[in-house]
Amino acid sequence: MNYIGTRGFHNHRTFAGALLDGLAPDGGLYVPQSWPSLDAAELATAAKGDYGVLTEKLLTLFGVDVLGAEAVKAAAAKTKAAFLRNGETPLTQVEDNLWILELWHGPTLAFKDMAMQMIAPLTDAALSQRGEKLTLVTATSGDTGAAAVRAFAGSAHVRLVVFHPLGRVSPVQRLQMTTVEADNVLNIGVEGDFDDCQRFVKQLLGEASLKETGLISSVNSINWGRLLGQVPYYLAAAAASGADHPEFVVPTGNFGDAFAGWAGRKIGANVGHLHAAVNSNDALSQAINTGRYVRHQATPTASVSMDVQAPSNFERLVFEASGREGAATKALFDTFAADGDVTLSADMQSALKAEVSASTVSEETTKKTIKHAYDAWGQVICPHTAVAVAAALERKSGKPIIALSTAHAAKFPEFVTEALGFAPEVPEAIQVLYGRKETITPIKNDYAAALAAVKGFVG
Ligand SMILES: N[C@@H](CCOP(=O)(O)O)C(=O)O
Repeated sequence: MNYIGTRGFHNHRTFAGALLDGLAPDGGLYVPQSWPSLDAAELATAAKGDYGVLTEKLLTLFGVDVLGAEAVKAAAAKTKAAFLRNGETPLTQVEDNLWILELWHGPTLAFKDMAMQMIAPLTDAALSQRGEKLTLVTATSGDTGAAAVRAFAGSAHVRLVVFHPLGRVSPVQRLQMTTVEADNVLNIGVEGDFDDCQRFVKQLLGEASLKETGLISSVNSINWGRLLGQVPYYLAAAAASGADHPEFVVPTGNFGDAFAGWAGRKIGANVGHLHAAVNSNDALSQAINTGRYVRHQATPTASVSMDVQAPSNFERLVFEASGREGAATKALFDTFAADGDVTLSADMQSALKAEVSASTVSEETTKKTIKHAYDAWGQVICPHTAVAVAAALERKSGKPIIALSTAHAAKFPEFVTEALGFAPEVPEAIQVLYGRKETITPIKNDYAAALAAVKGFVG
């Protein structure tokens, strides 16, 4: 299994190459050269079994075994530890045909842990094969950065730079990143939004002067390795629900999680329709529903991690919906980068709609849904989860739906308290953060400043 790019890059990379590149050399995103498929019965059996074994099977299917069977096993064990709740698949049925999948039982209490815990040993294995060091540049609207810092702090082979939008992640998310004392981690606060941070990351990955200092990649979901770690839980959850091709409703920011579900469906697993639920930063749902993809500045919301207006993985979906046309995909995203406004062809729009649907959930509905989840089911959910649950309740008409719960409510205590009238219980992993010293390098919203900060760090 090798990888090609969404913008026409066809010099096949192995999984290790794609992992260490982050983005294809022409700025496209890596995708499998062709989608592997497994016998549906075989996939169903694997999905019902041990989560580690399921993950190993999927990683091998996507060519991760190029890093050796031991690395695959170690990575699968890490993701399994972040996934299980009391040793079980963390799926709760709250109503007939409605389940919530809790993906926040890992060390930073968000779904990003599953892939990040997995990608760290894989990165180590890839680097020791090549005997090189790596700089990882990563943008975050809160959860990715926290999970990346946790997974890579202290690594001997990796330097990690995390860009977050200043004042636009939750205080708990910020503390999870900035209180970690590790010489190999640099937290940069940008006077901008997440999309600015992600733009810097993409530009840095192509920066020739930086490549002279060594390998450079990213652990955002633009990196195929990151996204792959999010595929197994779709299969496991569908199997645990007992439903036939359940629909998944995914709270969506950078569209990586939803695309991971799409990938699960593509390989023939028991994964039904994919629905992306977004907050008022709804460029993605507007693109799919109206055919116009327009870049706006992100508006701060309670579901901060989804404050994304240029979702990177939309490019993977467009590539697939176009029939894997690299030139057409490149043209569309070049226009978007230049003008911030693209009108999709009618064919493209209907091809996208055949793959996923999307809807927007307001702040008011998000708050009401947090209250409803507690009153009706005794569930204390975070604002991101509430966006998904609201969309799921809207779509429910007798079909089985699994809504993804992406973070612990205590990462967003203010809004949850406003909604419920009491504060969510604070786990020990959060309590210990208060009072610790924070280190942040603030910069203006300026690429030259971002480059200078990274160069100053990597030397
Ligand atoms: N929601 C994210 C934004 C980055 O997403 P990623 O999946 O591409 O890493 C966050 O919490 O940082």
